[in-house]
Amino acid sequence: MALYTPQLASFKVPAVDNEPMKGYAPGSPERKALVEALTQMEKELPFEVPCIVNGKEVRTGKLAKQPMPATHAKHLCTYHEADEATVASAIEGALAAKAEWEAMPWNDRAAIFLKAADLVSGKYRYKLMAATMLGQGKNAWQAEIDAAAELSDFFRFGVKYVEELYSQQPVKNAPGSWNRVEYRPLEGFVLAVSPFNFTAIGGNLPGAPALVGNVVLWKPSPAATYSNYLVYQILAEAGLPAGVVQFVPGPPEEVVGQAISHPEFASLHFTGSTFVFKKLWKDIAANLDKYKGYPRIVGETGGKNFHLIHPSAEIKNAVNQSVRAAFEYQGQKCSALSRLYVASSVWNNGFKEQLLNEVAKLKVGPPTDFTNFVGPVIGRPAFDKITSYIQKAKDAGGEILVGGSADNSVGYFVQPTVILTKDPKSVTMVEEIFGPVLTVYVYDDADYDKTLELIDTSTSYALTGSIFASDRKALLHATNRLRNAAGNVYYNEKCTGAVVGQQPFGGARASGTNDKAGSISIFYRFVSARSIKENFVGLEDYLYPSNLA
Ligand SMILES: NC(=O)c1ccc[n+]([C@@H]2O[C@H](COP(=O)([O-])OP(=O)(O)OC[C@H]3O[C@@H](n4cnc5c(N)ncnc54)[C@H](O)[C@@H]3O)[C@@H](O)[C@H]2O)c1
Ligand SMILES: N[C@@H](CCC=O)C(=O)O
Repeated sequence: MALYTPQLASFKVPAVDNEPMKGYAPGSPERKALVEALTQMEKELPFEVPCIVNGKEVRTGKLAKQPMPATHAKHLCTYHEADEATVASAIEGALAAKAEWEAMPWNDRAAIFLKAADLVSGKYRYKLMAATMLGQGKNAWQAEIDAAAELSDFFRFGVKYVEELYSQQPVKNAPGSWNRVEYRPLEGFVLAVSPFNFTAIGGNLPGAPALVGNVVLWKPSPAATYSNYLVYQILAEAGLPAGVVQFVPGPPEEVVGQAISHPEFASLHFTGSTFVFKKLWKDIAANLDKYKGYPRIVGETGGKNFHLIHPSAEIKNAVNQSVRAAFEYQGQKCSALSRLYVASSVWNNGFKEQLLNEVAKLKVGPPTDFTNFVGPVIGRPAFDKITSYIQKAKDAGGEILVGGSADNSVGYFVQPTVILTKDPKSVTMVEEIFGPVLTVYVYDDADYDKTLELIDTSTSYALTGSIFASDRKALLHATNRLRNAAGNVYYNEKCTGAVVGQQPFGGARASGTNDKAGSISIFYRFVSARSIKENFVGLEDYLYPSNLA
């Protein structure tokens, strides 16, 4: 018989805080360290990335490349794509690792993730950032907020939230009894399918379910393979047992299709486009009879995020926030601003001029030149898609106020573009572009209510939005009218940049299941609670008083 694990104290996890962000100003030690990491990585690339199954490297020989979006001349890594046999053994290995992982005391699971957070923000900070800059095209600041800060925040706050979750216990006990709830991991395995645009999301999609005791098959995005591989290595160095997370890059449809056809498939943890998520949901539904239970489907998807500028808005702030929201990371954040509704009095009294001046000044180029604000878009399909949307906007009568050009001779660069439209339902006001393209619709000051209606009903998405107003009544009115138009709403602040522990993140409608990454809510999706009632006093008689004569 197995020994019990001694539980000799009720431990408290250390207090957590957001990772302080470094500035990377010229001459700063962090800039020096990051430049060194970039130089080293550029010297050593291309890397070879295997699949990792049961803690062991698997080289299938089926090779694919992760390009570098700023330069066609090089690629960051060559990776081994998981084939059918590799995926099958990854699932089998994960299921074999499950019993021991779920039996590991919570404090030890927590310690692994706290250590991983420290490795991310310490020992591997600059390496992870360099991989994110070279592979995903982020500039230093964008890499800092993603690969250093958000990823370590996900791990640290995750531990705090799971401690809180586990402490949620029934509030009543009848005399002579004790009620408890235990938060079991799901039966089977979780499939994590992550996007290219955040290294942190890559880490959080397998990390969150694993923290509550699940085993996970992780299929990273082909365009983020190397940074995600480093995240896997960090988790392993922190002590994550072999098999708990299986790293299986590979052809998306095959790897994912095989995983969701498996009878032990228990959950999909997805972040990516709405189109792919809907397809996977339908595929899972079609497989329903194969599964042991009802799979938990968690997906955060696309957005068509808005800024609403009321006549009472403070112009300089609204312009600067809009520039950051639309063009940081080339507009490749699910939360990026892409439709801007401006009151005509504001537009004509300085907003237009300031916006166009600022956008025209944005410096575009490779992230290794720290003075560039805007870098490359992720790859050829993105480049083609974004430029085709600019063309569609022109064809529909949109006026290009600034930008509009693109150059893919060296890397995939699209100039920050502002389009003015007279049609609030034109294609670039409605569909997700995922690039540095902002469409502006100028409304009559008197049409504030009509504009709220437009914002709410023009698109199928509901991820983020911001209201700029100093008139409190206008702010409140918009908040109420737009209650379902965004899962994250901001006042006088840009619609991007949600921080773990501060703004739980996610949207509804076509933007996802709104399970709020970076909050306690997400962890409920990966546990299946069991209620336990223990009786301390015996029953003397089975009859109830009402049965007595
Ligand atoms: N709401 C959020 O929190 C959030 C965060 C980040 C990104 N996003 C969204 O993600 C999208 C950008 O990321 P992306 O380009 O990596 O998204 P994507 O949908 O192309 O890919 C996401 C993941 O799905 C996989 N995939 C693609 N096609 C597949 C298929 N047919 N079958 C199975 N798997 C498949 C990809 O390989 C990748 O791992 C945007 O729509 C953006 O809004 C949303
Ligand atoms: N945390 C990010 C969202 C990630 C989406 O790509 C933000 O709010 O900017």
